[in-house]
Amino acid sequence: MSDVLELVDVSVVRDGHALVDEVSWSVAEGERWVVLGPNGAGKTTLLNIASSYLFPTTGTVQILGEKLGGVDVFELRPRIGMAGIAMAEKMPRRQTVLETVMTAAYGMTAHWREDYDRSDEERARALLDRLGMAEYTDRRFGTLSEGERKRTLIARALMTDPELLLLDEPAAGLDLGGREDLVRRLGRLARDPMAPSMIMVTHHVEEIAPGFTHVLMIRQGKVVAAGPVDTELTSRNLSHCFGLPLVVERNGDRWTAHGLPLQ
Ligand SMILES: Nc1ncnc2c1ncn2[C@@H]1O[C@H](COP(=O)(O)OP(=O)(O)OP(=O)(O)O)[C@@H](O)[C@H]1O
Repeated sequence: MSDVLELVDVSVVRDGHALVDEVSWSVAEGERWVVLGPNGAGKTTLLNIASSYLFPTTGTVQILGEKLGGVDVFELRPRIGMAGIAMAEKMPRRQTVLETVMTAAYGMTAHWREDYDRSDEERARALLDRLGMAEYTDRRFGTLSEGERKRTLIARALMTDPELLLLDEPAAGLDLGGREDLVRRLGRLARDPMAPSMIMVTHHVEEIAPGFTHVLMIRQGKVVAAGPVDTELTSRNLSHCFGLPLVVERNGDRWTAHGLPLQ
């Protein structure tokens, strides 16, 4: 299996402070990774490196077989799909859901003068359908609920048929029903052998969809644990990662975690 992402001794230093501290991590083709860690741990910073938008202070990064620094990032970026809050903020609110997804095919956020192919429209509609958004294609992006917006952005991230899909807290802000709906859809995507390699950042083990294979836990920019979910997602590692005693339990193909009561 070839590496989709390879970080070797990567640090990102700002104002003398390491946001990411000597991280080595590799993601092989077909793997689905969850990145877990408390607020400020460096998760988004890692995703920004994986998406080629952030160049590390030290260390080497290979994305989809290309070395960061030696590759034209504008050729690399269409091969990476990204959905998260940062992307949501860039989307024009008055644009329709269909346009929001289709503009990804041209590496743009807003519809301008490009003529869309019929095949682009068909693909955008099929992806929206897969994410449960078929009824919303003509709605303006700005009028969508949080859950609808998140599902639209995942469809958008898949529009270029990326080899790597990066999801930054896709379930943040969703109610219980919205979260469960999204987890089911992500589970279907994670188990699809044709789907891209995936990396999903989250704060909650409840948001890990069945089909996710690996976990990276980080705390204060450093790797606490990395490897298969089955062996690494333990109470010990999670407690270390979040800095308090936690118990993680597996229930079928889902996970829950809770803190121990105060003495
Ligand atoms: N440009 C910057 N300059 C200085 N500090 C920064 C910069 N960008 C991020 N940070 C800090 O780096 C740390 C890691 O940020 P990051 O957004 O990667 O964390 P995170 O794990 O994604 O957090 P959260 O779960 O809260 O989203 C935070 O303490 C943040 O304040």
